[in-house]
Amino acid sequence: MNWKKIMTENTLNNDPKVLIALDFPDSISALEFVAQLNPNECRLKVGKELFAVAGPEFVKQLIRQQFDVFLDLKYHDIPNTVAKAVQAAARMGVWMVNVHASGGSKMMEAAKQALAEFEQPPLLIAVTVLTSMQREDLAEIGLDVEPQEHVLRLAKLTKQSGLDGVVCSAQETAMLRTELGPDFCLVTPGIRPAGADVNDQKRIMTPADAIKSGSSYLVIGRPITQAADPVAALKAINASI
Ligand SMILES: O=C(O)c1cc(=O)[nH]c(=O)n1[C@@H]1O[C@H](COP(=O)(O)O)[C@@H](O)[C@H]1O
Repeated sequence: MNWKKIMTENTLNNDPKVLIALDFPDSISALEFVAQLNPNECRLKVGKELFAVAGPEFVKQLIRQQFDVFLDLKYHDIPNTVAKAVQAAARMGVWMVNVHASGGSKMMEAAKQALAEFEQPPLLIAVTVLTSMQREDLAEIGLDVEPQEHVLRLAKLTKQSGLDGVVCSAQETAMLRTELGPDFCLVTPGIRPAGADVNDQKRIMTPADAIKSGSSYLVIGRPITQAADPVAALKAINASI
Protein backbone atom coordinates (compact mmCIF):
# COMPACT_ATOMS: atom_id res chain seq x y z
CA MET A 1 0.00 0.00 0.00
CA ASN A 2 1.25 3.45 -0.88
CA TRP A 3 1.76 5.39 2.38
CA LYS A 4 1.06 8.71 0.68
CA LYS A 5 -2.41 7.44 -0.13
CA ILE A 6 -3.03 6.44 3.45
CA MET A 7 -1.79 9.77 4.77
CA THR A 8 -3.70 11.93 2.33
CA GLU A 9 -6.60 13.79 3.85
CA ASN A 10 -10.03 13.31 2.32
CA THR A 11 -9.16 9.71 1.66
CA LEU A 12 -12.28 8.09 0.33
CA ASN A 13 -10.90 4.62 0.33
CA ASN A 14 -7.44 3.10 0.49
CA ASP A 15 -8.33 0.50 -2.08
CA PRO A 16 -10.23 2.32 -4.84
CA LYS A 17 -12.47 -0.12 -6.68
CA VAL A 18 -12.97 1.86 -9.88
CA LEU A 19 -10.34 1.42 -12.59
CA ILE A 20 -10.96 4.16 -15.15
CA ALA A 21 -10.25 3.04 -18.73
CA LEU A 22 -8.21 5.86 -20.25
CA ASP A 23 -9.29 5.13 -23.81
CA PHE A 24 -8.03 8.42 -25.29
CA PRO A 25 -6.37 8.95 -28.67
CA ASP A 26 -3.37 10.91 -27.35
CA SER A 27 -1.49 11.73 -24.17
CA ILE A 28 -2.52 15.40 -24.12
CA SER A 29 -6.24 14.67 -23.88
CA ALA A 30 -5.57 11.82 -21.45
CA LEU A 31 -3.46 14.02 -19.14
CA GLU A 32 -6.03 16.81 -19.27
CA PHE A 33 -8.62 14.29 -18.11
CA VAL A 34 -6.36 12.80 -15.41
CA ALA A 35 -5.64 16.27 -13.98
CA GLN A 36 -9.18 16.26 -12.49
CA LEU A 37 -8.70 12.94 -10.69
CA ASN A 38 -7.54 11.95 -7.21
CA PRO A 39 -5.52 8.71 -6.87
CA ASN A 40 -7.42 7.94 -3.66
CA GLU A 41 -10.67 7.75 -5.59
CA CYS A 42 -9.73 5.66 -8.61
CA ARG A 43 -7.03 3.71 -10.37
CA LEU A 44 -6.23 4.08 -14.07
CA LYS A 45 -6.19 1.59 -16.93
CA VAL A 46 -3.99 2.19 -19.96
CA GLY A 47 -4.96 0.05 -22.93
CA LYS A 48 -3.87 -0.60 -26.48
CA GLU A 49 -4.96 2.68 -28.07
CA LEU A 50 -3.27 5.05 -25.62
CA PHE A 51 -0.20 2.86 -25.07
CA ALA A 52 0.42 2.76 -28.84
CA VAL A 53 0.67 6.56 -28.97
CA ALA A 54 1.94 7.48 -25.51
CA GLY A 55 4.06 4.47 -24.47
CA PRO A 56 5.96 3.61 -21.28
CA GLU A 57 6.91 7.21 -20.45
CA PHE A 58 3.25 8.13 -20.16
CA VAL A 59 2.58 5.14 -17.88
CA LYS A 60 5.54 6.14 -15.67
CA GLN A 61 4.21 9.69 -15.52
CA LEU A 62 0.87 8.44 -14.15
CA ILE A 63 2.73 6.36 -11.57
CA ARG A 64 4.78 9.41 -10.54
CA GLN A 65 1.44 11.17 -9.99
CA GLN A 66 0.64 8.41 -7.42
CA PHE A 67 -1.85 6.52 -9.58
CA ASP A 68 -1.91 2.74 -9.63
CA VAL A 69 -1.87 1.69 -13.27
CA PHE A 70 -3.43 -1.39 -14.81
CA LEU A 71 -1.57 -1.99 -18.08
CA ASP A 72 -4.21 -3.66 -20.24
CA LEU A 73 -2.36 -5.01 -23.26
CA LYS A 74 -3.98 -8.48 -23.07
CA TYR A 75 -0.85 -10.40 -24.03
CA HIS A 76 -1.52 -13.56 -26.06
CA ASP A 77 1.54 -15.12 -27.66
CA ILE A 78 4.05 -17.95 -27.24
CA PRO A 79 5.19 -18.44 -23.61
CA ASN A 80 8.64 -16.87 -24.08
CA THR A 81 7.26 -13.71 -25.70
CA VAL A 82 4.57 -13.24 -23.05
CA ALA A 83 7.07 -13.86 -20.23
CA LYS A 84 9.34 -11.12 -21.58
CA ALA A 85 6.40 -8.77 -22.13
CA VAL A 86 5.13 -9.06 -18.54
CA GLN A 87 8.68 -8.42 -17.29
CA ALA A 88 8.82 -5.25 -19.38
CA ALA A 89 5.48 -4.21 -17.83
CA ALA A 90 6.77 -4.95 -14.33
CA ARG A 91 9.85 -2.78 -14.95
CA MET A 92 7.53 0.15 -15.69
CA GLY A 93 6.15 -0.25 -12.16
CA VAL A 94 2.55 -1.03 -13.06
CA TRP A 95 0.11 -2.30 -10.42
CA MET A 96 -1.66 -4.84 -12.64
CA VAL A 97 -1.05 -6.47 -16.04
CA ASN A 98 -3.09 -8.94 -18.06
CA VAL A 99 -2.79 -11.80 -20.54
CA HIS A 100 -5.44 -13.82 -22.40
CA ALA A 101 -6.32 -17.05 -20.54
CA SER A 102 -6.95 -18.68 -23.94
CA GLY A 103 -3.15 -18.60 -24.42
CA GLY A 104 -3.23 -21.67 -22.15
CA SER A 105 -1.51 -22.83 -18.98
CA LYS A 106 2.02 -22.99 -20.43
CA MET A 107 1.82 -19.35 -21.45
CA MET A 108 0.29 -18.25 -18.14
CA GLU A 109 2.78 -20.23 -16.04
CA ALA A 110 5.68 -18.72 -18.00
CA ALA A 111 4.27 -15.24 -17.33
CA LYS A 112 3.88 -15.95 -13.60
CA GLN A 113 7.39 -17.39 -13.36
CA ALA A 114 8.85 -14.39 -15.18
CA LEU A 115 7.56 -12.12 -12.41
CA ALA A 116 9.22 -14.14 -9.63
CA GLU A 117 12.38 -12.02 -9.78
CA PHE A 118 10.53 -8.80 -8.92
CA GLU A 119 10.35 -7.67 -5.33
CA GLN A 120 6.92 -6.09 -5.86
CA PRO A 121 5.47 -7.77 -8.96
CA PRO A 122 2.27 -6.45 -10.50
CA LEU A 123 -0.94 -8.41 -10.07
CA LEU A 124 -1.14 -10.80 -13.00
CA ILE A 125 -4.63 -11.55 -14.27
CA ALA A 126 -6.09 -13.25 -17.34
CA VAL A 127 -8.94 -12.25 -19.63
CA THR A 128 -11.57 -15.00 -19.90
CA VAL A 129 -14.40 -14.17 -22.33
CA LEU A 130 -14.56 -10.53 -23.45
CA THR A 131 -17.58 -8.66 -22.09
CA SER A 132 -18.51 -7.66 -25.65
CA MET A 133 -19.15 -11.32 -26.54
CA GLN A 134 -22.22 -13.46 -26.14
CA ARG A 135 -23.12 -17.04 -27.07
CA GLU A 136 -23.36 -16.36 -30.82
CA ASP A 137 -19.89 -14.79 -30.88
CA LEU A 138 -18.42 -17.88 -29.21
CA ALA A 139 -20.23 -20.12 -31.74
CA GLU A 140 -18.59 -18.18 -34.56
CA ILE A 141 -15.15 -19.18 -33.27
CA GLY A 142 -16.12 -22.82 -32.78
CA LEU A 143 -17.16 -22.75 -29.11
CA ASP A 144 -20.66 -24.17 -28.69
CA VAL A 145 -21.06 -23.07 -25.05
CA GLU A 146 -22.66 -20.40 -22.91
CA PRO A 147 -20.17 -17.61 -22.06
CA GLN A 148 -20.35 -18.41 -18.34
CA GLU A 149 -19.35 -22.03 -18.95
CA HIS A 150 -16.28 -20.93 -20.89
CA VAL A 151 -15.48 -18.22 -18.32
CA LEU A 152 -15.48 -20.86 -15.58
CA ARG A 153 -13.23 -23.19 -17.57
CA LEU A 154 -10.70 -20.41 -18.27
CA ALA A 155 -10.87 -19.02 -14.73
CA LYS A 156 -10.09 -22.45 -13.25
CA LEU A 157 -7.16 -22.82 -15.65
CA THR A 158 -5.95 -19.34 -14.65
CA LYS A 159 -6.06 -20.19 -10.96
CA GLN A 160 -4.29 -23.53 -11.52
CA SER A 161 -1.60 -21.64 -13.44
CA GLY A 162 -0.89 -19.55 -10.33
CA LEU A 163 -2.23 -16.18 -11.49
CA ASP A 164 -3.89 -13.66 -9.18
CA GLY A 165 -7.26 -13.40 -10.88
CA VAL A 166 -9.28 -12.93 -14.04
CA VAL A 167 -11.11 -10.37 -16.11
CA CYS A 168 -14.72 -11.49 -16.56
CA SER A 169 -18.15 -9.91 -16.68
CA ALA A 170 -19.89 -9.10 -13.40
CA GLN A 171 -22.59 -11.54 -14.48
CA GLU A 172 -20.11 -14.32 -13.71
CA THR A 173 -18.62 -13.06 -10.44
CA ALA A 174 -21.07 -14.77 -8.06
CA MET A 175 -20.35 -18.12 -9.74
CA LEU A 176 -16.58 -17.55 -9.69
CA ARG A 177 -16.59 -16.48 -6.03
CA THR A 178 -18.32 -19.76 -5.13
CA GLU A 179 -16.04 -21.87 -7.32
CA LEU A 180 -12.70 -20.14 -6.77
CA GLY A 181 -12.91 -18.64 -3.29
CA PRO A 182 -12.72 -15.22 -1.68
CA ASP A 183 -9.13 -14.33 -2.53
CA PHE A 184 -9.20 -14.67 -6.31
CA CYS A 185 -9.19 -11.22 -7.92
CA LEU A 186 -12.23 -10.61 -10.16
CA VAL A 187 -11.87 -7.57 -12.42
CA THR A 188 -15.06 -6.68 -14.24
CA PRO A 189 -15.52 -4.39 -17.24
CA GLY A 190 -18.92 -4.06 -18.91
CA ILE A 191 -20.08 -1.87 -16.02
CA ARG A 192 -22.96 0.46 -16.78
CA PRO A 193 -24.79 2.68 -14.28
CA ALA A 194 -28.57 2.40 -14.71
CA GLY A 195 -29.67 4.30 -17.82
CA ALA A 196 -26.14 4.71 -19.28
CA ASP A 197 -25.38 3.89 -22.93
CA VAL A 198 -24.46 0.23 -23.31
CA ASN A 199 -22.22 0.92 -26.37
CA ASP A 200 -20.55 -2.29 -27.63
CA GLN A 201 -20.76 -4.12 -24.29
CA LYS A 202 -23.05 -7.18 -24.01
CA ARG A 203 -22.64 -8.79 -20.58
CA ILE A 204 -23.22 -5.77 -18.33
CA MET A 205 -24.12 -4.89 -14.73
CA THR A 206 -24.46 -1.77 -12.60
CA PRO A 207 -21.54 -0.80 -10.30
CA ALA A 208 -23.47 -1.53 -7.09
CA ASP A 209 -24.72 -4.93 -8.29
CA ALA A 210 -21.24 -5.87 -9.50
CA ILE A 211 -19.70 -5.19 -6.09
CA LYS A 212 -22.56 -7.04 -4.37
CA SER A 213 -21.96 -10.03 -6.66
CA GLY A 214 -18.30 -10.20 -5.63
CA SER A 215 -16.33 -8.10 -8.13
CA SER A 216 -12.97 -7.00 -6.71
CA TYR A 217 -12.53 -4.09 -9.15
CA LEU A 218 -14.73 -2.38 -11.74
CA VAL A 219 -13.28 -1.27 -15.08
CA ILE A 220 -15.26 1.73 -16.28
CA GLY A 221 -14.49 3.83 -19.33
CA ARG A 222 -17.07 5.77 -21.31
CA PRO A 223 -19.66 6.23 -18.52
CA ILE A 224 -16.99 8.35 -16.78
CA THR A 225 -14.68 9.62 -19.55
CA GLN A 226 -17.54 10.79 -21.76
CA ALA A 227 -19.75 12.12 -18.98
CA ALA A 228 -20.52 15.85 -18.99
CA ASP A 229 -18.92 15.98 -15.53
CA PRO A 230 -16.53 13.01 -15.17
CA VAL A 231 -15.62 13.78 -11.54
CA ALA A 232 -19.28 13.88 -10.54
CA ALA A 233 -19.86 10.62 -12.43
CA LEU A 234 -16.97 8.95 -10.57
CA LYS A 235 -18.15 10.29 -7.21
CA ALA A 236 -21.69 9.03 -7.86
CA ILE A 237 -20.35 5.57 -8.74
CA ASN A 238 -18.09 5.48 -5.66
CA ALA A 239 -21.02 6.55 -3.49
CA SER A 240 -23.18 3.78 -4.96
CA ILE A 241 -20.68 1.06 -4.07
O1 LIG B 1 -9.38 -6.26 -20.19
C1 LIG B 1 -10.22 -5.34 -20.19
O2 LIG B 1 -10.03 -4.32 -19.53
C2 LIG B 1 -11.49 -5.55 -20.89
C3 LIG B 1 -11.90 -6.88 -20.99
C4 LIG B 1 -13.23 -7.15 -21.42
O3 LIG B 1 -13.65 -8.30 -21.45
N1 LIG B 1 -14.02 -6.10 -21.77
C5 LIG B 1 -13.62 -4.80 -21.73
O4 LIG B 1 -14.42 -3.90 -22.04
N2 LIG B 1 -12.32 -4.52 -21.35
C6 LIG B 1 -11.84 -3.11 -21.36
O5 LIG B 1 -12.62 -2.36 -20.45
C7 LIG B 1 -12.87 -1.05 -20.96
C8 LIG B 1 -14.36 -0.83 -20.98
O6 LIG B 1 -14.64 0.47 -21.38
P1 LIG B 1 -16.13 1.04 -21.43
O7 LIG B 1 -16.95 0.07 -22.23
O8 LIG B 1 -15.97 2.36 -22.09
O9 LIG B 1 -16.60 1.12 -20.00
C9 LIG B 1 -12.20 -0.97 -22.33
O10 LIG B 1 -10.98 -0.29 -22.18
C10 LIG B 1 -11.96 -2.40 -22.72
O11 LIG B 1 -10.76 -2.55 -23.46
